[in-house]
Amino acid sequence: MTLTEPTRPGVTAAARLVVSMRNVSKQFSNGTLALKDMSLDVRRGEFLSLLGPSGCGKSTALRIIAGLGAASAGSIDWPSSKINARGLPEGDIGFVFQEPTLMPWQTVWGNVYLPLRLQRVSKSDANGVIMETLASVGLADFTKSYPRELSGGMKMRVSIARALVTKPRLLLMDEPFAALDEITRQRLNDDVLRLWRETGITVIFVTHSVFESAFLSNRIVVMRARPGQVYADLPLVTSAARDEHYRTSEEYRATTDTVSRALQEAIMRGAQAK
Ligand SMILES: Nc1ncnc2c1ncn2[C@@H]1O[C@H](COP(=O)(O)OP(=O)(O)OP(=O)(O)O)[C@@H](O)[C@H]1O
Repeated sequence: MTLTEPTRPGVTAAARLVVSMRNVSKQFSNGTLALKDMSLDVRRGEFLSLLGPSGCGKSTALRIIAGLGAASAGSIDWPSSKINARGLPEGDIGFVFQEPTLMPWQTVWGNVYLPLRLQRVSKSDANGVIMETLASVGLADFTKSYPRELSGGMKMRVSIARALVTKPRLLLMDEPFAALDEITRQRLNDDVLRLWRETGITVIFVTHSVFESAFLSNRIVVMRARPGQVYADLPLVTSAARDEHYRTSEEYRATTDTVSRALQEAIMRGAQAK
């Protein structure tokens, strides 16, 4: 592993900016300064992990990018998207939360239909893309099931399908697999990587896990706390396909060592600032 430049073909420093955070700060009404002067440029096709200690502001940053919370200062720009009245690229963002947040009274099909229903797409017009998206996450045979009939991993697949059904250009994922067992988590990691490769989507993935971020990403942004800021920006290059062999390779071990060191430094900086 070399820490030089992003790997995926077409992702270069010159690739088009998807979203640009400039000097974003966030102070909550109780006085907590969650982010201070955070700047981050995300380029088309990146798989970027936001990694950092608990409370460093990862979710806050992701929610501000998604328009689910307002910044107290600074700006979010979408240089290559058409912007709606709320300052967001309508239909261009998919969001996956830590909890699958499915509607229990709706089937798998009905849950994935929701974003299209909100766009006033009829059921018959929506059916093709819903079935295609469910097949892409391995749920083609579960369209009529209800959430209570699904495992935790399957519920998360529904949540991912719901985020992808509008074919967004940017997928935001907030610790989506943190509550799952290790084997399910690895399977979903494999699936997300495959979807990323197949669709060319840009991903921002929030995680606590050095191992998960090192497996998935071609760029890891390590955050520090108090205040939440970018501490290190690590572009990853790997010569190997990210598969079962990679998980046990020397290259992966070396990457996780490097990322762990950066995370430890970020944690120490946060502690010194207490
Ligand atoms: N709605 C809120 N009101 C007040 N403080 C908040 C609110 N949401 C988050 N915070 C605080 O802002 C800081 C950053 O929180 P955030 O959830 O963004 O961190 P995080 O890095 O995602 O943490 P974790 O990894 O534990 O989910 C924390 O100190 C948190 O307590």
